[in-house]
Amino acid sequence: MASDSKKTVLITGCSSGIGLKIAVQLAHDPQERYHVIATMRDLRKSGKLEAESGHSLNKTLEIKQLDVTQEDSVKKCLDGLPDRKVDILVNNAGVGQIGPIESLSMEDIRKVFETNFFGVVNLVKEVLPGMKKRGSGHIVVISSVMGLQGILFNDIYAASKFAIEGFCESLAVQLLKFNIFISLIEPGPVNTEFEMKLMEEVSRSDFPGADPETIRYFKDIYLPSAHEIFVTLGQTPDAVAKATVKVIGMDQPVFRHQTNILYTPLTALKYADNTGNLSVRTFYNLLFNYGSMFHFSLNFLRCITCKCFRRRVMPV
Ligand SMILES: NC(=O)C1=CN([C@@H]2O[C@H](COP(=O)(O)OP(=O)(O)OC[C@H]3O[C@@H](n4cnc5c(N)ncnc54)[C@H](OP(=O)(O)O)[C@@H]3O)[C@@H](O)[C@H]2O)C=CC1
Ligand SMILES: CC1=C(/C=C/C(C)=C/C=C/C(C)=C/C=O)C(C)(C)CCC1
Repeated sequence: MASDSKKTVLITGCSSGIGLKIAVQLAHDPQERYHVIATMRDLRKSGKLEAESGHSLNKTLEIKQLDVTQEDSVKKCLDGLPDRKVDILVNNAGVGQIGPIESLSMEDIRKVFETNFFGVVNLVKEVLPGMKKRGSGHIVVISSVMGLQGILFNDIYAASKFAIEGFCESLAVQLLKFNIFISLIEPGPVNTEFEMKLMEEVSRSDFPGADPETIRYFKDIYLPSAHEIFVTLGQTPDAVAKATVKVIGMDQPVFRHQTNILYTPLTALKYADNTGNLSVRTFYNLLFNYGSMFHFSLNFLRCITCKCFRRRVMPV
């Protein structure tokens, strides 16, 4: 049970990946600062979290049902908490989507927004009244580098993350008046079930409505390059969870945090040229013109941002 000295943290999407790791790390906090409500939409998938939470299960971590797209499910979960009290909300639940938009149904496109955007809005609306009354709170959103920089064939997913960034950026200013903080965590590629789920969907589709040239760009050029990005730059969910837990522990939490310094030069391009041409053309060239340079570019990125290089240019 939650004791008064502990902060109650509600996390969405804890059946796998980043959400599961955040739940476990917070529940195992050496200073025992947190009581974790780890939620998932399908409780039949709780086995992995139960196994990883070990001795903290039903002590500093409880598992509850919550589907972010279902208002009833969100309300029921919150109504089950003492005084509906949530000190820290971690919006982690999310779905990806890739492919030529001509071949995606409007129903599937809307589903991405239902989870990644309206799901967060749903939770935030429910916890805000309590946070405002208590004059404290922290809302964390697992956004993405794609909330800052679009990537071809991720049009809808990137739009859903841009939408949540705009929502949070607007709300954060008002909420400071109530001593409530918002933090956007912006990972690059992370090696979770996320990529595998996308590849499964791709393998089931024959891309109805898309022309052969677009399908070729997607299958023969985008997919292998994107996979390579996951292999070379991908982080572990544990690393992203660790960065998130650090932000949760801050007295004055930062508004934005990119977890992958190897990816940061790519998100910086649009701020270096406000016509937007630098970022659009760089991504175009990386993918379509400098195919053979692509591996070199990845290694170059690693080189300019890795610790050994930093030590050489900024000796301590
Ligand atoms: N992996 C990556 O490369 C990156 C991921 N992210 C973001 O990180 C977050 C976590 O993804 P990640 O751990 O990688 O992927 P996973 O697929 O491993 O985890 C996604 C989680 O979200 C849950 N979920 C999906 N829909 C709902 C819903 N309607 N209600 C409640 N839970 C739901 C899934 O549950 P279920 O098992 O039932 O499907 C699962 O627990 C997402 O928001 C994603 O956009 C950001 C940057 C990069
Ligand atoms: C960087 C880069 C690429 C791919 C990036 C990818 C695939 C990023 C994935 C990010 C994820 C999965 C975020 C999740 O929220 C391309 C277009 C292959 C080529 C140009 C450089």
